[in-house]
Amino acid sequence: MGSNALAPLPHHVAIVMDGNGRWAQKRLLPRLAGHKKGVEALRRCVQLCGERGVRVLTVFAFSSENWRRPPEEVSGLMGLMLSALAREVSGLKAHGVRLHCVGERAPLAEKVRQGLEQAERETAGNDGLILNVCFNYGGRWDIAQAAERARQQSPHAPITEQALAAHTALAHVPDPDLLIRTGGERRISNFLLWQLAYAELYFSDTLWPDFDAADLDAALRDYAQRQRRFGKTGEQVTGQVKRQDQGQDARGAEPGELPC
Ligand SMILES: CC(C)=CCC/C(C)=C/CC/C(C)=C/COP(=O)(O)OP(=O)(O)O
Ligand SMILES: C=C(C)CCOP(=O)(O)OP(=O)(O)O
Ligand SMILES: [Mg+2]
Repeated sequence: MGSNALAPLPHHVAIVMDGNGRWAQKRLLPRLAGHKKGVEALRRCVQLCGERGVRVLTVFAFSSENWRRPPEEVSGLMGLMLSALAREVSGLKAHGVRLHCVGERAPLAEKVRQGLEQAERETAGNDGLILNVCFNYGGRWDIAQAAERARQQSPHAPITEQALAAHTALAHVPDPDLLIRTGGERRISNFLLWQLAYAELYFSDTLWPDFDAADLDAALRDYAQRQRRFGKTGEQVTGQVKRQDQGQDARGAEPGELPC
């Protein structure tokens, strides 16, 4: 297999869609114009991931900290979420995409909550790509709410890694294999703190509205070259790869699971 190969593919790709504001500012446009272009880039990326064979795509659309932005940008993003859901849901249905909105819902306006719930209901029967849109999401919120739910479910049981993981907001999917952040910054910004424990990290200087097939494929190619060791030695992993020739999984685990 040559160095251009996209295999092995990540089962689950997570993306911090950063750079919308700078994309707009470079064109002397309001920041919201960048977010609108960002919706188009997201539509393109969903389609590309489906075509490439990625099974789960998780995107960061609004962080717990983004409330600190100017009120007009916050309300613009809320309105954009609502209009994007209404406009995109038929396309998602047509492509078999199942949408999950992930994050703290209580602080959202009632109409936004209803929009999220309706889009989830309408795509619930789909069995293609799983699209998790993290909206009013923070990794610290996720860990805290998971611990609280674990405690409520079993007040006297210890909070183990397994018990906590079962209550995190992405418990319905394996952990991300690949995290892409666009826009040039090299940080996590409170995204998926629990779930990224063993993700491969990929940083792209492309601003999110410009993120296209070539950028995605570059990330997938880069991922395909990584050696994932999950704490083992390189020799152990290479040994497992040899056994794969005899029909076994290279890591001895499902994507996103720690091979214990
Ligand atoms: C709500 C919705 C439908 C989501 C899809 C559109 C989308 C891509 C939203 C991401 C919003 C966001 C805060 C991006 C970060 O770029 P930034 O504003 O931080 O850009 P900058 O770093 O260049 O300022
Ligand atoms: C992409 C989203 C939704 C949040 C992270 O980007 P930010 O632009 O908010 O991150 P920081 O620069 O503040 O770390
Ligand atoms: Mg930013």
